[in-house]
Amino acid sequence: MDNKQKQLQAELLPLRQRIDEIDEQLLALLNERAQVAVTVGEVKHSFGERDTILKPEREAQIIRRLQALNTRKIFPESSVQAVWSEIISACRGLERGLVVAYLGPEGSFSEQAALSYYGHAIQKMPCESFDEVFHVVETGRANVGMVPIENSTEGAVNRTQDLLLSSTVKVHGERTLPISHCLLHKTGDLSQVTRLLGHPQALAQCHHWITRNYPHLERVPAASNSEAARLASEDPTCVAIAGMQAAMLYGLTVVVEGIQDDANNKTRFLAIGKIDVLPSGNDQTSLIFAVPNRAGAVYDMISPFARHQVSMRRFESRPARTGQWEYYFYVDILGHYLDEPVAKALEELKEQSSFFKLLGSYPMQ
Ligand SMILES: O=C(O)C(=O)C[C@]1(C(=O)O)C=C[C@@H](O)C=C1
Repeated sequence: MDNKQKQLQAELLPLRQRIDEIDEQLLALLNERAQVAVTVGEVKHSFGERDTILKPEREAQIIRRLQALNTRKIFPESSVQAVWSEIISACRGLERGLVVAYLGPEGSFSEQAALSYYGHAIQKMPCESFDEVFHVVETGRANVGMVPIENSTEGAVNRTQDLLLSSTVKVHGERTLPISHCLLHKTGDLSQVTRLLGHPQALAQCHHWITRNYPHLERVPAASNSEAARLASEDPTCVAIAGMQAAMLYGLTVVVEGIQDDANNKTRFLAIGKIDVLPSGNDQTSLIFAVPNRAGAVYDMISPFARHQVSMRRFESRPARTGQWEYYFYVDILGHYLDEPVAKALEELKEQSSFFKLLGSYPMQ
């Protein structure tokens, strides 16, 4: 070690000792917190609340309160969310393990969304389709699930919308993830490649890039991006579109990074389950309704929102498949269904609609 190195080490030593002391205090406090969480679980259990360990409203309130308290902001606001999500996840896991279903295999964007929302102290249940995710949540094999609902480039995820309509599950949260796609190959030598694998959503999100750069490759839809990556790891005649996570997991070479047509490509995911969420103070409500087939019906339907000053965040339609040009409308509004203006607007809308389904109220991300 030269002199400069020795000086550096001498200056770092007390700072590192201080970090060690702080970490010890943090660890002791985390253990204390975990102990309290175990007691919370026992109290819930004694009240017969065994299946309702997850309280999204309480988790949102904890994180928002800490973000507001963090006025010094030396520790970044986004890290407060990331760190406390994991702390809460670990404590929740001590109360009761949470089985989380999502479209797999491992390495999918849905898995990333699930880990970001529920934290890492979960039991993962990767599924082969969105239908399976809904099915395992409905039948109780999984406690909760995470499904994509809309993408900033491609719009609504139709299958998820249809399943929300037909299933009994409710929505208890949301998570938006930036989606960056990569072109992946087993070795990086593309001389034998003839096919490009990807989930239809990913193929669509990268459509122009593929047309510009690899117009001759056959585009083959895969069940998921991570499944495309898995297949490409076994077949050098294929390239796959998937995320960096899948590339690492399946040992693939990243040929090009960030090939999505929109640099700000994002996907919004919904957390689904059987949980009723209480108001957290900053919530939104998702619902589906249909209107009778007559002039002005849609206008009449949404006028209660204007009357009660309820803001609409999202409005999508989906054919009702009656052959009559009828539609289901998927709407997100600000507020909780127990908030008075929202409750009144929903009551009026319900009276006039030919179909009405409340998917749930849940904290805004
Ligand atoms: O407050 C509760 O109900 C808890 O179970 C504790 C706790 C936490 O660790 O803070 C854990 C899980 C819940 O989703 C919310 C909060």
